Formats: sequence, C-alpha cells, structure tokens
Amino acid sequence: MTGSKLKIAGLNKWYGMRTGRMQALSHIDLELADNEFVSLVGASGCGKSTLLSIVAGLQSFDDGVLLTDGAPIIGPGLDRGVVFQSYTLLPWLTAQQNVEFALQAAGLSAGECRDIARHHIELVNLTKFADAFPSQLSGGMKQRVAIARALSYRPKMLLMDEPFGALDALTRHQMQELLTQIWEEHRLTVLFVTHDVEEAVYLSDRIVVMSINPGRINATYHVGLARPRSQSMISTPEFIGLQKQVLASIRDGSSIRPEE
Ligand SMILES: Nc1ncnc2c1ncn2[C@@H]1O[C@H](COP(=O)(O)OP(=O)(O)OP(=O)(O)O)[C@@H](O)[C@H]1O
Repeated sequence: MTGSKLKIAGLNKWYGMRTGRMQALSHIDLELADNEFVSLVGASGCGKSTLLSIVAGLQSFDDGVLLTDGAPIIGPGLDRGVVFQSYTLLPWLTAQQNVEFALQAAGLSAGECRDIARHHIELVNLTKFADAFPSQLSGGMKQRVAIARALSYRPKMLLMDEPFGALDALTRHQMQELLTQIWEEHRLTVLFVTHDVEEAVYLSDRIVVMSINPGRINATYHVGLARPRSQSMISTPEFIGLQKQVLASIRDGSSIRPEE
C-alpha cells in the first residue's frame, strides 16, 4: 500500500516484569489508508491497548517500523487525537474549558481557543451543556466532550480505545451514529479498539483480529457493507455472517499458544 496514513511493520513489544520479560506484541504488520476506519478486536490481554498507545506515542516499542505519513512516530502529537474509555476530563473545568485547555497546549490564542472549542462542542451536540462541569454530565455527554477535545486540534488520525465501552446500549448506538457522521464529514483515519464485534462490523472498513500470547494479528476482514450504514443492516444475513466469522476468529486466537 503506498501513501499509507499509518504503517506498522515487524513491530515487537516486551514488558519487563519482576518475573522476567513478557512479549505483548509479536511482529505486528498493519497499514491504514487515508480515511480508513479500522477496528482492533481480540481476547482480553492480546495487546490491543498496547498497540493503540504505541501508535499514540504514549508507549515505546522494542523494534520494528512505525510511521505516519512516512515519518517516524516518536511521541504524542497533535496529528493524532486519542479517546479512552475513561473520559479523562479535568473535573474542575467546564465542558467548554476542557476543550479550550487542550487547544491552549497547541499554542493558540485565547480567542481562537474559545471559538474552536465552541464549534466542536456544537459538533457533538452539547452547546446547552458547554458550561456544565463533568460531574453534571452523563457518561455519554462526557465522552462527547472527550471526542470534541480530541477533534478540536484537527488531527488526521483518531485513536479510540473502547470509547463507548462504559455506556448503556442506547447511548452507545447514539455515539456510534455521531462518530460515523463525524468520520464521514471530516474524513479521518480511525484506529478503534473494541470488545464489541457488532460495533466493529457496524463502524469499520476493516476488522483486525488479534490473538494472544504473544499478541499478533490473527486475521483481517474487509467489511463490504454499503455506506452510509444504518441500524437496519445489523439484522441482515451479510452482517450476521461477518459477525460470526469475526467471533470464531477471536475464539480461535484466544487460546494460549506454546512459545515458538
Ligand atoms: N504496563 C504494563 N506492564 C506489564 N505488562 C503489561 C502492561 N500493560 C499491559 N501489560 C500486559 O500486556 C498484555 C496486553 O495488554 P493490553 O492491555 O494491551 O491488552 P488488551 O488486548 O487491550 O486487553 P483488554 O481487552 O483486557 O483491555 C497483557 O498480558 C497485559 O497484562
């Protein structure tokens, strides 16, 4: 693939522990095209979060290649927005101020920060709650602020680690719709970690299944469903068939393998 937004090749990651070293990721090869939406799924402990945080520049890796737009990733950057399952908002700042705070770090003037933050709070339909503190917001609202914050500095890539994992089913569906709409309008490249296979099929262009011990890529599935997606697709044979294949692949990769 030429001109990929993200290129990972031969990447290995070990964690040092009191009992010795543990290989969390083994020979990961993965490329994301511009504007592609890719989900990472796999059994608990297969290294999804580790891989995402390495791409975010929040963790080191031992060897391999990690490039965005052809340049090495050497730390966190404003080209990559990150959203975690826990909302990570500053409790003493309002929704609007949480977004402004992130923009101040990007070196913008106070007026620019205010205007851009207001625009992104509006984008996630939270204008009425702009002056509310995190403690006054529901889980879905807090996650919308976190998404507004991640998008506010116009990243080219969005890295999301189980962003809707803590939400109830209805709010989760609403957030999936909102994310799809933002992704379609802003043409972002998204790397999305989830435990929910239905969510992965619904949102993604491609699903990457990881296996455990050590974490590797076990299988990749292209999602051929038309866009824009709608909730009515979830009950189609095509959707259900793919969901079953991905689940079987996760099951297949979740048993502990002997070290090679
Ligand atoms: N800081 C750390 N130090 C040592 N080991 C770690 C550390 N972080 C993760 N691990 C180990 O690395 C492996 C991969 O963890 P990781 O959190 O990336 O998996 P995951 O697929 O995201 O899991 P989950 O789906 O449960 O969130 C696990 O065995 C975990 O125990």
